[in-house]
Amino acid sequence: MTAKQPPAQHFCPHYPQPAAKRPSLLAMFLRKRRSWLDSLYERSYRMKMGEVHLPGVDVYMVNEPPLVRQVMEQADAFPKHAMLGEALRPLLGDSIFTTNGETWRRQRELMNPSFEAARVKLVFGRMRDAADAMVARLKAVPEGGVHDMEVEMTHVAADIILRTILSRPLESAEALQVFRAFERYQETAPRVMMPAFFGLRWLRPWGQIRRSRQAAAEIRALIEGLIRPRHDAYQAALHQATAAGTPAPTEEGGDILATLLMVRDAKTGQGFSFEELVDQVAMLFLAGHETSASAMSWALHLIANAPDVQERLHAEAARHLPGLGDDPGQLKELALSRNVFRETLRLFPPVGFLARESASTCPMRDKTVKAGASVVISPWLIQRHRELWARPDAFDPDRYAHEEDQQPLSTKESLRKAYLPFGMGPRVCIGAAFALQEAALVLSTVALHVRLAPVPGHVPEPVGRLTIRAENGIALKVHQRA
Ligand code: HEM
Repeated sequence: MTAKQPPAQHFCPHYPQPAAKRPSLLAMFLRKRRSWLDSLYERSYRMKMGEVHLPGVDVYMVNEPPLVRQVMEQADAFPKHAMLGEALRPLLGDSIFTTNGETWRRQRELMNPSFEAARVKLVFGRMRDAADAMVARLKAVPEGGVHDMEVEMTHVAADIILRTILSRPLESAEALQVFRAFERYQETAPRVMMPAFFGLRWLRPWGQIRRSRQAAAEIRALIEGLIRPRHDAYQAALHQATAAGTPAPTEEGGDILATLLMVRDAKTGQGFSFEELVDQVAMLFLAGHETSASAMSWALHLIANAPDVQERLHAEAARHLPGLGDDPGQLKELALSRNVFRETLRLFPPVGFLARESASTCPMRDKTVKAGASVVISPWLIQRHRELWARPDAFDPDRYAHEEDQQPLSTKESLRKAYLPFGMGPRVCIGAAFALQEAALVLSTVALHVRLAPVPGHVPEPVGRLTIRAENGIALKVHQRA
């Protein structure tokens, strides 16, 4: 008989310790202004549903799996919250991320072809170019030097999104300008959203709103400049083809913009207008790089603190990455890398809460949720819920390899009921396949070339802003591998 193995010790990353008791409304509001993670308390991680009644609005936090599904599946009954549109409209116009109803349905149909599996595979070569550029930057770090990997991951994610949408590397002058203006925008956007969410419109931070609008206008002008020549050239070619009775021409860019330029509504035959294209490209840049950058940064923090996982990741990358051509098919061999990313998205879901409004009065558990109430679904809380996950705060990528033997639920059950880093239902993330392909490539590439180690005394502090980021960055020591 073999001796019983002691339970493996897993790294538990730091996060704001929840208060023992629910804070007062004022304390909650003030803490939320810094980071909504600070306003959580012990019971938030155990309850099925919570409520806060503010002078301007009722807020319900929904954690119970069947209710979560109900809210997420019924996009018309629980549309996206108005505060999202309010804060993001100056930048994203009426893009797919914030619209509701028929407008959203039409946009989703027109966007879907750009993110079909085959299309995502086609842009793999561009992702690899960005990953190669990242390796060159990492190789330039002196042996054992400290490098902010959050900055590095933001750089590579922005580079990937610009190369795949617009065929521009981040180093090009216009792309760099877009990136810098986005940085300024991101600082202000959460502060603009919060008073609207709490129904406290009189508390609007006008200075921040002005700065946010200035940055948004600058980004849109830059994006317009990048899109205009290709849009006009394609429209002219289309016009000629229509006059000659020949099929619609192919836009040769080979990027996501090319698909967005060519796509037509099956019913009306209309494509995106120029204004709509600018909205969608601005949105894709924001939704597509900020989220991936957040998740890949946390993944590196986690593996740096779990050296055994990091070594196995290196071995896996050494086996499968060299010789990877333009076909991402081989990425399916990277099982550990996939599980590391899955576990990172559980512990640090970039979109930590999803805000909806109730379109009509409806019952939920023993409560009556009135029309106009805010309904919040938090992947952060649900994926660390004490009754839905075994060892909820531990980093254990291997839990997905033995899915059955966990308590209180098997991992399979937890995944089915309580895992939604990409959302759920009709508004599920359109870029999930893109993000998974990108993360497998980037994380394995990092693990192949360097070994990361924590910097003594530096503990990244998670803060909930547009995504979940580290307030003090993710500084890690970089050791070159031969
Ligand atoms: C790890 C990376 C990512 C995560 C965790 C993530 C997460 C999410 C989540 C949670 C939603 C749903 C929001 C809601 O229901 O309120 C969403 C929607 C969306 N995401 Fe992502 N995302 C990621 C990467 C991407 C990428 C790479 C793109 C595009 C290139 C993208 C484009 C979008 C779009 C367009 C929507 C709106 C879909 C709709 O409303 O129909 N995302 N994402």
